Amino acid sequence: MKKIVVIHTGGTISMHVHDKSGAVVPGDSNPLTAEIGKLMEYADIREIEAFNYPSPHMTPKEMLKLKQIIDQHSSEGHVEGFVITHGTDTLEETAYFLDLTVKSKVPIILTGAMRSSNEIGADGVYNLLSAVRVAISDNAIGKGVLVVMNDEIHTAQNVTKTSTSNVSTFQSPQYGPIGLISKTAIHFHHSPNTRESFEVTDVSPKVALLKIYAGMDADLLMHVAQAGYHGVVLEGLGQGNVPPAIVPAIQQLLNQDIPVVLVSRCYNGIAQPVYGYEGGGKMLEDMGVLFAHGLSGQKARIKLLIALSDPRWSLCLNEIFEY
Ligand SMILES: NC(=O)C[C@H](N)C(=O)O
Repeated sequence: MKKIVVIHTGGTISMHVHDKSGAVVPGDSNPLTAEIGKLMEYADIREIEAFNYPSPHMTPKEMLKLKQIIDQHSSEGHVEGFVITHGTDTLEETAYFLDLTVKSKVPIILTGAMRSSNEIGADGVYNLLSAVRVAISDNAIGKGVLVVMNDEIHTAQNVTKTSTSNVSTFQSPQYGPIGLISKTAIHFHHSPNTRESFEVTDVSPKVALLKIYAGMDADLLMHVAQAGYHGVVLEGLGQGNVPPAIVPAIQQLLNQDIPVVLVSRCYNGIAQPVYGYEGGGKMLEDMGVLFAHGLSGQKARIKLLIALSDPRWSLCLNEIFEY
């Protein structure tokens, strides 16, 4: 039987309590722990309660702590896979952080729930079971960090939360899941073709993420330039364009050696330097703006934060974002 470590971090999957107003809140005990016995027929499971946070409370510090827990267990003993239970709101950021920083090839699977355990149709234990089944699958080895929810397997790089409440919230726009879970088997139909790896010990760089909109002026970005940020990610328009009014503020950031990374606010397609008009992608590229091909804003932010944490990476941002 394979040895799997299940690391709990909190989120709706670990919630079962409504307060007096009916709002869902974290409780003192984790309802998943009472159910873990049901999973023992699939794997030899060891549980770790790392945190009990709703995922909007997660920060890169907790993400780094999770990486360290995984590294420690990988080096100490015979662990053949990890399952991380996590709130869904920021699950994709933690998944991508771990994908970029954990070297081990063993399956690392994140899962969550959209309904707390006291609700009819609660999806937590089912998703946890699915995640354990994927973690023990030999075919999951070497595929990077995966997200398992609602009978689908997604890569950390492409997955995103698409619905506020639907149990099929996790999707990989444009790419789709890389595998499916049926009653009897785990079916992979694609493999990620590349994997990047960064060593990280410091998550202190301040990286801002701003969405660009029609009629935006330079004020916000000028404030960012003065507020001690080390990097900025912009979710640009369409192919990767911005209103002309913010171009001087972008120039100001670049003059201060604050890297500016551009993604598109479209959730399909890849930002590219196509247009040569004022604020167009070509002009931005010529100014020194980097294009994060195909990443969402929140993923590009995680990558820039990691890249800025060490001169080995921060001195070659061009290559890192051309990847
Ligand atoms: N479904 C969930 O887990 C949402 C919750 N707000 C969280 O991310 O912690």
